[in-house]
Amino acid sequence: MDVAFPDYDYDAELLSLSDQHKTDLFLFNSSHNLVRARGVSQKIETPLSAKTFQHDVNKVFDAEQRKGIDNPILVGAIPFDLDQPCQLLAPKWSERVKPFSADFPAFKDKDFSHQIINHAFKPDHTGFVNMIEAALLTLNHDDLKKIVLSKILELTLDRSVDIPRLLTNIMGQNPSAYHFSVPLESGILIGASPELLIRKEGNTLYSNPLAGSAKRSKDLQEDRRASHALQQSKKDQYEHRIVVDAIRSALIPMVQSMKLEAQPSLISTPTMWHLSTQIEAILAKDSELSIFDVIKQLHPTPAMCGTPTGLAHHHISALEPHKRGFFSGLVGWCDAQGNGEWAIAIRCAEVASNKVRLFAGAGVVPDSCVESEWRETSAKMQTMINAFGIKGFNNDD
Ligand SMILES: C=C(O[C@@H]1C=C(C(=O)O)C=C[C@H]1O)C(=O)O
Repeated sequence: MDVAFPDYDYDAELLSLSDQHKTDLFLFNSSHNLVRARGVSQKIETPLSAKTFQHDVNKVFDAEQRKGIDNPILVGAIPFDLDQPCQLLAPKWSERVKPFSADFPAFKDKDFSHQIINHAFKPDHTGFVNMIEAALLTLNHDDLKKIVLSKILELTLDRSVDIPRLLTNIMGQNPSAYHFSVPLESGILIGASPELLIRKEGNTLYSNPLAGSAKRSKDLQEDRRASHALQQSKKDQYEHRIVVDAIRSALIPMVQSMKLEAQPSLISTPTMWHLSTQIEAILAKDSELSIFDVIKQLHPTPAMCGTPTGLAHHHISALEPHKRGFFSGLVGWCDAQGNGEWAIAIRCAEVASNKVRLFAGAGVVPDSCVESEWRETSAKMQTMINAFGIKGFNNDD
């Protein structure tokens, strides 16, 4: 699909994004695929860890094919905790087309703004400090090498959020992200993730883990200094290496070949610098593995959970006062032919009318500093604060 963008700031209508107000519209846009879907033909709520999961998926695909759909798709979200129910569905209507790749700045909606009526961090600053200090103690006395801990920012806004306008802003402000808007039972999960867990095209797998972060600065020199310091930081390189090693070890038994950069590169979002590694692998010949089999081996990576996974998961449940739900889980789609794309649900919000929840986590290793983790998680929330057009909110407080 080729979309020509006239020179005006906001026209969701043009892109049918305005349909987003029909709260059942699903959208996932990457530089490879734009998938939109609407309506529920069949649902899958089985947890990914359940033995029957793949059987349930096959049953849904078979039923869709019997209705005459050649290559049906599933869209939705997979939670952080694989033992929790998924929210996946075979839609009544869907399309998969070339992504929106034109001049994203044309999407920017400068008049879109919100005021905060109430805000609360969960945990608050004191609770966060205690949580990270407890994690640091555990890191020194346990086999735990890395743990990712998060906070939630709950906002009450001055009015109900117009989802299509929010989505156009998300796309305009974060042109190279994975954009998503996923209707869930608790609200709409919407955001601009920089991180790809897995894209599967036939037998080829792509992954792009990130770990190691620095806040960007409006001052050019300071911004360069921050990126340089990130690249030189032993602590961040260590955090990153843990993630890449875990993904490589998980992929090795499944693939016949793998390409991965020897050193992480730097990538930037409008608000953050990250260390990034591109990974490409070919599944073993005659592999019968589905994309969900691969996800089960990878998710949650040490970028979202920590390492070793089980131990980190256990400590997250004990230390975090909130349930993550779909935050730091996955959003995406897959088809019956085995293709699909799943991004990690970060830099996102859950929106229900004027109630908004933002999420951000950070990797903690023995060299971590408590206040830096607070600032890093606040900086990560800035992606969505900007998308809502919220001005003058110092979320470091
Ligand atoms: C958990 C988040 O980000 C993850 C953690 C990172 C880190 O600890 O450096 C970097 C990118 C993401 O993998 C988030 O944005 O909420």
